[in-house]
Amino acid sequence: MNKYSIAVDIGASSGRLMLGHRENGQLQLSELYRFENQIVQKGNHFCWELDRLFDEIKTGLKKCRELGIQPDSIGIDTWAVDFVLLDENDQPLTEAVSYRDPRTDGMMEEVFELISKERLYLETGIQFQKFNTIYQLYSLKKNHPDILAKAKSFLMIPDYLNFLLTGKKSNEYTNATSTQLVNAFTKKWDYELLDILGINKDMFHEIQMPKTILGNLKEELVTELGFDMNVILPATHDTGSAVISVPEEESTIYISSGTWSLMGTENHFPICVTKALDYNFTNEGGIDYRFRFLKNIMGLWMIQEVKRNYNHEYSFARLVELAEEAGDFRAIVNVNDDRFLKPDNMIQEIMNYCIETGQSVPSTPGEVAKCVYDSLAASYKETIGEIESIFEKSFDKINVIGGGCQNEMLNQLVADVTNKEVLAGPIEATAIGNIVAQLMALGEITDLEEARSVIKQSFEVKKYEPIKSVANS
Ligand SMILES: Nc1ncnc2c1ncn2[C@@H]1O[C@H](COP(=O)(O)OP(=O)(O)O)[C@@H](O)[C@H]1O
Ligand SMILES: C[C@H](O)[C@H](O)[C@@H](O)C(=O)COP(=O)(O)O
Ligand SMILES: [Mg+2]
Repeated sequence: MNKYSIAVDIGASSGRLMLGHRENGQLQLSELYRFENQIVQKGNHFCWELDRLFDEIKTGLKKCRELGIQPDSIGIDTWAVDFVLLDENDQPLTEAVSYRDPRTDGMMEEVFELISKERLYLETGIQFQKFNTIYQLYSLKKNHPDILAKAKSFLMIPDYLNFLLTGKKSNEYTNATSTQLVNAFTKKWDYELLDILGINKDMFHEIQMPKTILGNLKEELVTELGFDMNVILPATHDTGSAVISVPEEESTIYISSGTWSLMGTENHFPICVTKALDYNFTNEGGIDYRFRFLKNIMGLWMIQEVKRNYNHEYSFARLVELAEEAGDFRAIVNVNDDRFLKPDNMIQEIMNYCIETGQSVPSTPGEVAKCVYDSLAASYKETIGEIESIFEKSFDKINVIGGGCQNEMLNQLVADVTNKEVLAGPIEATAIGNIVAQLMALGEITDLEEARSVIKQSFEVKKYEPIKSVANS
């Protein structure tokens, strides 16, 4: 009897429940439910709507009953770094503040006064993003010590949603590594680092690996939904699940293309060399203790904000068409400049950058979109050069996965500017990686090698060969 697993994949812009099972050697995937995700202002902070997101998960699960499906398991993955602190009564002490909130401004530099950047990187192998959990917690310690003093449990976003499902508290490994508080070599919480920061180490839970069966649904949920099922830990960091869907090949690089563009390779060991530090690459934990050696690139967040600035008058597909029609307009911004992390108006910020750098200034939706896509492609090209310099080898393929792989113009642009073959797909790589981790836990798939083989046989991947040389971007 086939086992049916549900992946809950919640990225920064959208969430979806995907139903998957293995049949005739292939992975059959269907969408149960899709919903929007967004950051909202709550008081003085940018926050996530966790109560609404949990309600959306339950709405999606109720579709199973309508379809007469009895799923065997569920696994939740979301964006990284963000968390909830529970008090002694297991109640959240604050809203779930988003990594785009300015509360961490300046915190990284203050932490460096307690522990050097070099030592932090050597011990954790994690990139320096000002929104990392370590800086969020340090901001709380500095500005709201009373809140931190009451914290009895630290749960990252998927951990918290699992807690709402099962009543069990745990910290899953791949997402825990994104905190910059896990030692890359012991793969445990770095208690020495927590002591240096003066952060209560007792609130952290034992780190658990993907494929762990956490438990079953709480009784009240079984009553509400009409069924029970296993709650399994996939790689709960969405990018960790996405990378599972990429065939591990020595000569391939991936771009997990969604709100962020996460670009890198898969390794069996952390790479914490000076060049990796200088280029700000990270060694996030992967399934089976592998490592995701990657860099955060601002990603399609920029076009999401452009779309919002135009009051959603243009679809993503239409913005691509308008970019293609923008002809020879060309201006390149440094997409990784902090100014683009959460500007009041992305279009204005892009225009200001172009004015300040003496470039043509985009004025139409097509020119703005083309500037974003050309700039992302330029950043991808720069990043590949950095990776090849660190590995001292050439990579000949780029796997673009996630929602962004639907952007055929960008896929071709990346092939042209990098002069490498681009393989686009699967779109729902994150959900697929989530599901195969569950099927491995349930014994339906033996190991990661078999999982990747099944994925390769199940989903279309579109090829883009370099066609034209693009002006040096
Ligand atoms: N039809 C499309 N054409 C071009 N780009 C698209 C299309 N549909 C989605 N996208 C791109 O995919 C992105 C969302 O990718 P997704 O992986 O769902 O994001 P996340 O997981 O971060 O919420 C959008 O920001 C958009 O740029
Ligand atoms: C803030 C983190 O870097 C971010 O969550 C990133 O790791 C990630 O996973 C983004 O996933 P999206 O699906 O939101 O692009
Ligand atoms: Mg995503």
